[in-house]
Amino acid sequence: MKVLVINAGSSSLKYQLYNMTDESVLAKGRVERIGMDSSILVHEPTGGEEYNTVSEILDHTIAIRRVLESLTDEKHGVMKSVDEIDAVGHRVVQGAESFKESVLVDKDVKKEIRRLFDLAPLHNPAHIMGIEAVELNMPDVPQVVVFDTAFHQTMPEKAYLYAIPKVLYKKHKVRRYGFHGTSHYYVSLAAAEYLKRPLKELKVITCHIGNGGSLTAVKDGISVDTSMGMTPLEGLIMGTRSGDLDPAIVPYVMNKEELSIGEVNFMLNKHSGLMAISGSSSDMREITDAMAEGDANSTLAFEMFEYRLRKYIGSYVAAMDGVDVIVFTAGIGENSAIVREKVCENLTYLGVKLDPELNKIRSGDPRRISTPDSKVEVLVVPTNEELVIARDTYKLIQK
Ligand SMILES: Nc1ncnc2c1ncn2[C@@H]1O[C@H](COP(=O)(O)OP(=O)(O)O)[C@@H](O)[C@H]1O
Ligand SMILES: CC(=O)OP(=O)(O)O
Ligand SMILES: [Mg+2]
Repeated sequence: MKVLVINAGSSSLKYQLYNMTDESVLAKGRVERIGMDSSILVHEPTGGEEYNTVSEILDHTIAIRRVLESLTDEKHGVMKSVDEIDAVGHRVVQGAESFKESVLVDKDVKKEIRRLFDLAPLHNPAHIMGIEAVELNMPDVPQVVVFDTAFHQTMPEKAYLYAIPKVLYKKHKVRRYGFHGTSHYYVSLAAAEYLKRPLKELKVITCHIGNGGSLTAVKDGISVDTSMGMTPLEGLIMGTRSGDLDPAIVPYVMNKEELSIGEVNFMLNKHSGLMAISGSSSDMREITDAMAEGDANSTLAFEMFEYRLRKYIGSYVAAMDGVDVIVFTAGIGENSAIVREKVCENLTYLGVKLDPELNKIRSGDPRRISTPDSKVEVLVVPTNEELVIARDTYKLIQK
């Protein structure tokens, strides 16, 4: 039983092929720069050699075709024919209130994802392109969609409503949805398993910090609050996204700089965050390297990033009246010892004590980085959104 997992972005597409009998990854890869000249496909068969090709990939349909060709390639492939793929699972960022769990794709599901374009203009259109590209290349294969928002559907009204006229919620569904739910779900459960304690008895703060980042307060095993909002722009400072700001800044800047709605959205999503403050990079590796060399702008970007993150941790301690476990995950959370160190350095009032040696260890497994006498367990748990998508897909096609 083989399941192909796809995470389609506007100009990229990441994939993983699973053998569901033992949940092993047979191959993974990504296509970048779709629709631009010299698109790149990186294909990594498990245990084999990474293989890169540069060619013109005009759209997602051709991207999927290239992925299927790589998966069945005589030299680099991992199966004889695409007929061996039993189902395809897609990450979909915005499911709003329409989808509380994963579903099989049909005409109505696609229509609903389309209806939600306005609530995730950067993400949902790309997901539909991915779904339809699979339809064109493999018309008989069942597809499943797994939503970033589903895990957060348990939030209470007081956490998901904004204090604006209620008619905007009734008419336009303006509310907090939250994202990265698949990851927050996976790492909170994995943390409880690692600690050998029931998740239902724990207050957990999960910090998913990658290119995009969000924090979630997980109490009694469910999401009770999360830092991203109606779109993935709210909350933390991210690679190129501003996160929280005074909403009055938006009309003020639009007026002063004569910006359109599209332009101001683009500025806040693509030209803000670490990139804007450092003036040089959105990548935490480059920020910390430049900081080590004394670059003032990168140092400020790092300090602002860490400060916002720490304030959110504090607010979720307040939201849950305590915290038992803090989990770091995703690109920065799993790899940046200095981010974890600086955040925890200022959480001593909670009784957080980090073990500097454990914090430095690099590993692909869940691990504790706090000392035995720390009042809060601090863990690093590598996320695995693709595995959750593969499992949901497998479960739904069995029904
Ligand atoms: N060793 C590292 N040290 C610091 N940051 C890292 C390291 N490795 C990766 N990152 C950060 O992780 C980010 C990507 O995280 P990831 O979770 O893969 O993001 P996304 O899924 O949103 O593309 C990069 O932008 C980079 O800043
Ligand atoms: C929802 C979101 O922000 O996703 P990503 O971190 O993959 O950009
Ligand atoms: Mg991600």
